Amino acid sequence: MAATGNQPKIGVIMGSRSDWPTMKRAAEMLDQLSAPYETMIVSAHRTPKRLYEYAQNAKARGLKTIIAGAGGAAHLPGMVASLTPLPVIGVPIQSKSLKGLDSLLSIVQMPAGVPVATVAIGEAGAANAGILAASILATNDDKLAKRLEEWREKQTASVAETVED
Ligand SMILES: Nc1c(C(=O)O)ncn1[C@@H]1O[C@H](COP(=O)(O)O)[C@@H](O)[C@H]1O
Repeated sequence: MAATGNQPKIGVIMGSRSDWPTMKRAAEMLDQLSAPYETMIVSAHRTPKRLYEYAQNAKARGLKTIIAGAGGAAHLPGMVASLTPLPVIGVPIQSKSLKGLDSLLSIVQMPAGVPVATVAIGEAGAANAGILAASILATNDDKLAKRLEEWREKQTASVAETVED
């Protein structure tokens, strides 16, 4: 498990190490916003005991939200959501055979009562998951809210520059 300096408030988990090139976009966003997070490989299929332990202890360990990325038969985000009261953001990893449509549908089509906030397939989705998790934390953290606001202003300015070129 990797963690930033402060007590982690966001869990960034994924079904396999092979998901990291996508999930690192979420981590990079959290780094930019100085939002404390941890990362871990957890799989509903391959490490079910670790999944139960992680999801059931997440709130007591001080996490406030969980970003879960998985590809193919992507059961991880939904299973985590079933085991914790924390908000869960699901990131569909782009799979080789079905380009991530399988991941998207298996994450987004949750039954009523067990929500997973699902973002877009792949790296853009992972980046947005980072921003979304930071926004959730920022509802209770004015300094983070300020950093988010500044980040948005910078993004707007850089887009405006591109248009003027
Ligand atoms: N969808 C899941 C789960 C799960 O949902 O528990 N565990 C692993 N996986 C996914 O399997 C894909 C292939 O994994 P490998 O590259 O390790 O074979 C990954 O995208 C992973 O998220």
